[in-house]
Amino acid sequence: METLTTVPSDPPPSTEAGTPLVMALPKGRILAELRPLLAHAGITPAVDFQDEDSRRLRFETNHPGLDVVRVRPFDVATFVAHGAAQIGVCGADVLMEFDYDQIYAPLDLGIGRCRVSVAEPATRAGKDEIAAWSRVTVATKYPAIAQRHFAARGVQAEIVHLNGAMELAPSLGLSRLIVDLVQTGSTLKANGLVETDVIAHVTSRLIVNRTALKTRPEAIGAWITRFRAAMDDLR
Ligand SMILES: Nc1ncnc2c1ncn2[C@@H]1O[C@H](COP(=O)(O)OP(=O)(O)OP(=O)(O)O)[C@@H](O)[C@H]1O
Ligand SMILES: O=P(O)(O)OC[C@H]1O[C@H](OP(=O)(O)OP(=O)(O)O)[C@H](O)[C@@H]1O
Repeated sequence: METLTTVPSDPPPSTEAGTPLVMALPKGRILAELRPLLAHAGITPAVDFQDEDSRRLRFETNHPGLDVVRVRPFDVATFVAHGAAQIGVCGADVLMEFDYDQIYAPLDLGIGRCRVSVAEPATRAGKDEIAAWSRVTVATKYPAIAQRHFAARGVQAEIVHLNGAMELAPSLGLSRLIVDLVQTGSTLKANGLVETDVIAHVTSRLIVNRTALKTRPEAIGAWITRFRAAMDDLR
């Protein structure tokens, strides 16, 4: 299966003036942290947006020119890169993984703070010099980030692609290492792993589609300004 990271240049109809802008927001933990920012930016989505059990995915807001859609965190970048949504909020981890050339990330929102790290079983930590190996198995949901990280050290990463519970992989013989998000470190600790290398520090970003920014600069620019002001308000 081919994954498009260079997206077609034709703007979809939703980037044309006159239709509401669509803002893609991630379900889950970022959305919880984002709520005060949305409120300070003056965005009030329809009532059932707050209900994560609601089966609706697209919601009107108090602004006739803005709708919000609630999608999986990894999919926010894909919706925005393809112009299906013109604005979004997304972790830098996801942006690094996909490296979409159609996404511009003008604002660091300072939420969703964590890091992408390499970890290994505490019992084996410090015993081997990974840079001396030619290949290593790595369980992760970030195959591109992991591959780039190890390739830069001359090591070929053989990726075991998981969508969660990476921490189980070393003890069950699925991989030697994992690459995953770490915040407090408690998940690693609870699973007998230690962080050995920080690949990148992560926060969430306001992202926009580059073509939409060219075709609707006032509307999108106004939302960037509002989010910046909302961050200043909350400081
Ligand atoms: N422990 C954490 N602390 C802070 N931020 C985190 C943490 N884990 C993830 N994040 C940030 O939140 C984003 C979404 O993570 P979350 O765990 O809510 O989604 P997910 O498990 O990838 O979603 P799903 O599998 O349901 O699609 C990540 O891309 C990252 O930027
Ligand atoms: O360092 P910590 O504070 O323990 O946080 C790290 C954990 O948070 C994320 O998982 P999440 O809780 O989102 O669950 P998931 O595996 O379903 O994505 C991440 O994948 C780690 O497992």
